[in-house]
Amino acid sequence: MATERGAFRLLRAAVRPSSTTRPTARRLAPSSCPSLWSKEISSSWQLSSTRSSAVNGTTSCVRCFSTSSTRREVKAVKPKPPPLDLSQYPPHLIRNFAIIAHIDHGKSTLADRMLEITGTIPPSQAAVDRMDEDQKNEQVLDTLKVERERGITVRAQSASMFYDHPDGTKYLLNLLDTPGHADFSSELLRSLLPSQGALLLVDAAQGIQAQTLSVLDEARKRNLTVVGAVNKWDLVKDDGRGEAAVKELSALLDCEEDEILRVSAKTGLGVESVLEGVVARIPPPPPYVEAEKLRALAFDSYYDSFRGVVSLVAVVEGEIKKGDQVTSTTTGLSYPILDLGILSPREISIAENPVVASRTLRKGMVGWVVCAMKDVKDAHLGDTFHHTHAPMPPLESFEPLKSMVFAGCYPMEPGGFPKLEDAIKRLTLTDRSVTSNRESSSFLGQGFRLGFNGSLHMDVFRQRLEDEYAEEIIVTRPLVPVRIVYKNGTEKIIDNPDDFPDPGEMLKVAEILEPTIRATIVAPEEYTGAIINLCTAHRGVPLSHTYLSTPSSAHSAARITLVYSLPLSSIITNFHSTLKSLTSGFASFDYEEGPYERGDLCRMNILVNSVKVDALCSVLHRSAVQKEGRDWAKRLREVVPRQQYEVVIQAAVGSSIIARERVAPMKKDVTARIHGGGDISRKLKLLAKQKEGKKRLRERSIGNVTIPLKSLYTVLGGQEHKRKGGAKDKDK
Ligand SMILES: Nc1nc2c(ncn2[C@@H]2O[C@H](COP(=O)(O)OP(=O)(O)OP(=O)(O)O)[C@@H](O)[C@H]2O)c(=O)[nH]1
Repeated sequence: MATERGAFRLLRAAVRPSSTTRPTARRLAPSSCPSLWSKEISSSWQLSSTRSSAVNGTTSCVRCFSTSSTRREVKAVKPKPPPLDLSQYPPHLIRNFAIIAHIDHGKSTLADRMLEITGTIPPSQAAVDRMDEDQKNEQVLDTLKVERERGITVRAQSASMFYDHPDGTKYLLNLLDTPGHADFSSELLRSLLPSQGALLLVDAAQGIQAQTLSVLDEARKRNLTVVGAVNKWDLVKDDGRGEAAVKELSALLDCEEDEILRVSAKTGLGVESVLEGVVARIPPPPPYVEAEKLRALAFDSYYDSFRGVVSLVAVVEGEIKKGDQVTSTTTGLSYPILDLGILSPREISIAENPVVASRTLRKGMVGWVVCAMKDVKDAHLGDTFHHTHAPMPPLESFEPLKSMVFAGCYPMEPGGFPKLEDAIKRLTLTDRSVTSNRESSSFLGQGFRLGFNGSLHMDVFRQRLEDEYAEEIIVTRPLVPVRIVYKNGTEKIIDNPDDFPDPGEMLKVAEILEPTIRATIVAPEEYTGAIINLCTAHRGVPLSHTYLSTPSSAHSAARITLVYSLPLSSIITNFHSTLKSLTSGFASFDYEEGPYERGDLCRMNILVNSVKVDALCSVLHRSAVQKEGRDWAKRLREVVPRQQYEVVIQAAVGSSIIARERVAPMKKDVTARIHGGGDISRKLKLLAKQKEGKKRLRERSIGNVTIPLKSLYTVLGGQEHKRKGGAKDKDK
């Protein structure tokens, strides 16, 4: 690659116009194209000299957008306008595929490169000048503020692109970029619905990680064809780690090493071969059948204040056009299609667009429809639409994941509830995996109890909510759903610590069950001991211990896969960050839902001057109560302002106090008025009077301690969350 870079620099110098002569169009020799690291690109090399010379006399390669010109000149090269005659694309010329991988293995970056190479989006500066290592990628499909700030994909996004294969055939590729984190796996599941295949990426430097295994598992469950690719090839160069990753991945996919693609999404190396691989190896949707009845699968939706609900659909059978009357199989409601089109990656309407030759979305295509659906509650993920006059059974869908982490959400500002309610309604539309129910707290007033798929999901939603709501919000301590089985056979699921049975009611309880997870940890072998200790400390039960790989070169260590059963409640706070720090960041962690297991749980109350602060109560395992109690009492003492009277903070389980902290009262020097040689009995009298006054004050203050909401916000991690918001969220 070093020689190629050198060649590129020489090339740039050779074609750079002199200051005295006017630049002229110049053909680059194929071997000069900087992206010729892959043979595939070399064979399909072509120049847009006519187009570029018309602009400013420079040359550029239409496939990789590398150029001999300066940055300013190249910006003027326009992307190809997408050909919008959709009738050219029967199912055999369509490929629907998802990009799946462990977090941060480069899915969004690869999606960017594919969109650039196919001319769907203009080249980003990084693509124009691939030699600039520090150029930032655009992450075009990561559109949310929170995604850009944290550098993670939160929402799956789709984009259609038109690909000119080197053999001259044009293909319509529908790409779905998925999130890597387990907390957003419902996004992954819905992205797999319209796909016939998946591109599985693995970071060349890291190899297979825990989520590589789990996303592959999901793809296999849906019988998708999986194409393996090792990304970030530029990072490994010739040090053997890349080939080790190829070996691992080929063993995992049970294929030849030659079938694994070598890619660098950052530099563009091998991206053309990925497009060719997708076309060659991922099967097309089933062929078109004459007079087939419509079945369209809704796999996503968002709300537009003018048009109502916009649904993303995969046309599985038949075709759909403007004016059609369709019926939802879930609600039975019928709607006229008002507008429809494709996402490329922005909406392009095909209903009335003069540059569009065909007006229908046909079998195998993925696009959006607006169908006069005004109520967001009617938009269901996995819904099937059929023509109202031709009823059809629903298509196979997916089970949405259950909420596993619950927390209360309250406005900081008094009277902020209606605004918060509105913001939650709007956000839950784009994130269907969040559940919300009204609740009220004696301390915080009216609010909501929200359910999430995990703690990162909760953190991300909180940040999106604060952006949307434009105010700070208080989010209470997370709780996993606890199942209470009573002696009379009845059961109750508890998602609020306040509903946990009191000691009196406990006599009627037969058992308390808590959710567990099946955690998979992948790490270099040397960290095995540390990981086992960590899991044991979190009440883990080992399930399996296998070798993922043996060392294949001086640069790759043997790696192990540990599978543990862990109580969900023990991993929602700091398990992942501790795992990362114990293993110097080398371990990766993923989990799936496990069964409910018996747990010795109890409710810990936090009392301030004997009054329960419901926002701080939690349900914990009895072994963790002492430590947690002391911790929370201390944290609260730091933020409760000193008052005229003493404030006592206690952590209690039932009637037993497990931790106590005290905030000393403010002390006024009442003897100050008495000068140096004053009478001692007068001083004592004043002090006794002050003591009496404070006693009365304290008696009055019971149940009336003022804890500013800002202090609660801090103690519940609000500031921490703000600080974390700016950083990349790899550690979650
Ligand atoms: N050196 C190098 N860095 C890359 C490459 N591909 C991606 N990256 C970097 O890796 C980081 C993560 O890339 P993303 O594309 O956000 O990864 P992702 O898989 O979409 O991440 P999630 O969606 O959060 O799971 C970014 O900083 C990218 O710039 C590559 O080929 N080479």
